Amino acid sequence: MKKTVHVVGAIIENEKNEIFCALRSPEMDLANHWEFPGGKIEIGETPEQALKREIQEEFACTIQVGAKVEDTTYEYERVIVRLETYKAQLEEGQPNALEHAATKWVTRDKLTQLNFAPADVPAVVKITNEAK
Ligand SMILES: Nc1nc2c([nH]c(=O)n2[C@H]2C[C@H](O)[C@@H](COP(=O)(O)OP(=O)(O)OP(=O)(O)O)O2)c(=O)[nH]1
Repeated sequence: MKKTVHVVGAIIENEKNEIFCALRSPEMDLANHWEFPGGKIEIGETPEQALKREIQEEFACTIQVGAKVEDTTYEYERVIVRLETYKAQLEEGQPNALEHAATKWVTRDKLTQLNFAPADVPAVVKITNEAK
């Protein structure tokens, strides 16, 4: 049976209404796909706590977590991912990619041009169509 992993992703928006996107590195699963940064929820954590921890670990900055955007389950070849995405804003510091291959701030109209991980697509569509 395939394992299901519960993952959270942050849709971080700046004051220019741009969204922070991160490119998974060649060493990661789903290499070379763009994502909303985050990771797996650990035992005893709320989704918000997991997101803050992951962003601190992977980008050395802190965020404030806002409203939930999407809750999507996607079956990959080897794993089932339940991805919950949340709106977020930077709190302290600027994101510094410690593990990702690249990062970009992208306006909503350009989001669909990036090769996002399949589990992210419903959130990408929702954010793209949202009034700014
Ligand atoms: N972080 C993140 N992972 C995503 C997204 N979309 C998506 O399908 N995934 C998948 C990729 C991975 O299979 C899984 C999350 O793994 P991860 O490698 O980011 O999690 P983690 O930091 O907790 O990893 P680790 O400690 O186990 O190495 O979810 C997304 O938008 N953000």
